[in-house]
Amino acid sequence: MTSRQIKQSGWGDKWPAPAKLNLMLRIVGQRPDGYHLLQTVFQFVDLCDWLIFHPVGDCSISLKQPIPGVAEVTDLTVRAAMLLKAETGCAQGVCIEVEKNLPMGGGLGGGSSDAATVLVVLNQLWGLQLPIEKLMALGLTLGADVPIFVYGYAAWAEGVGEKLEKIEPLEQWVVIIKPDCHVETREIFLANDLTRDSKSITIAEFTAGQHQNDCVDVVSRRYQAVENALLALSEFSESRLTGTGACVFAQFASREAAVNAYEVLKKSWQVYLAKGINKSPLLSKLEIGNT
Ligand SMILES: C[C@@](CO)(OP(=O)(O)O)[C@H](O)COP(=O)(O)OP(=O)(O)OC[C@H]1O[C@@H](n2ccc(N)nc2=O)[C@H](O)[C@@H]1O
Ligand SMILES: Nc1ncnc2c1ncn2[C@@H]1O[C@H](COP(=O)(O)OP(=O)(O)O)[C@@H](O)[C@H]1O
Repeated sequence: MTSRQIKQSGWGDKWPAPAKLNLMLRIVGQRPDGYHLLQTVFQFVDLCDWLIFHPVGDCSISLKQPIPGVAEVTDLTVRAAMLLKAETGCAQGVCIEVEKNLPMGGGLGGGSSDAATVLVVLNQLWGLQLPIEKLMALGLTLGADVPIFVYGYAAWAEGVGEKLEKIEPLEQWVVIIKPDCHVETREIFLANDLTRDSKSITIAEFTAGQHQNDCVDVVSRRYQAVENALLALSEFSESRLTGTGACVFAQFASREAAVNAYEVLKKSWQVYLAKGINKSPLLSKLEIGNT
């Protein structure tokens, strides 16, 4: 696979950083360093943060406006840009503007997606020509969810989420509830009552309807709002947790059914109506190389 080419220069453009859902998530083991071995299915949804890259006259990396509650040096977009510089010795700089739409700590992967968009777009704007595999490996050092957003296709994932196999789940309508709580991924993976020895399944078993998320019981026990949201959504369709939460979602075969659920639920919940997509909108804005 070669690096992907951008149609125009891309400076000043709005670049999408889409959300993802985990359509199922099984914990099948644990590495010696404590990280958990997963089987999961990633699919994107058409809800996005948007990033704009502004040229600067020096080698500085900055944010146009830091996200409230996230220090600039720890922001995943800044860390991604710094990582690219450290890896390549690039002497260019950038000012990154983030239009933040995705809820943080929601299991929608917003921070990871922002970081991936920085890696993919700056790789081109700075003329670095790193291959996608290298960008995915760099992304993995920022977070287990970053590689899927660099990869850009819905995938069956194993390892800690970095071994990816492209698959094509149905692109259904989705209703997502963001319960009024913030779930730290780390807290859930440290829980004593977390199932860590699920049996591995096949893609065919997932396709046949095996949608279990091994984190759901641990998260619901600790966060009443998540349990309530799962219950509220289950009135309309099978309700599931994405990642380690806090967001829960349900898929619908028709837009009408999804809108019906959305209209009812929005009276009591922070709720999103979205569409599942198997190709990241970030990729759709790029010309594809030899993929
Ligand atoms: C489990 C998933 C499924 O998508 O949960 P969500 O974050 O999306 O809810 C992700 O892979 C999460 O990825 P990400 O949010 O990038 O996690 P990281 O920053 O790499 O890790 C946060 C913490 O969670 C733990 N962790 C994370 C991933 C993993 N496979 N095993 C772990 O034990 C580690 O303790 C780590 O310190
Ligand atoms: N650009 C960013 N956007 C969102 N979160 C960020 C960003 N940079 C750092 N973070 C930190 O990463 C944490 C996880 O964010 P996020 O990826 O949105 O959640 P999740 O992994 O649950 O989907 C946030 O709580 C925040 O502290």
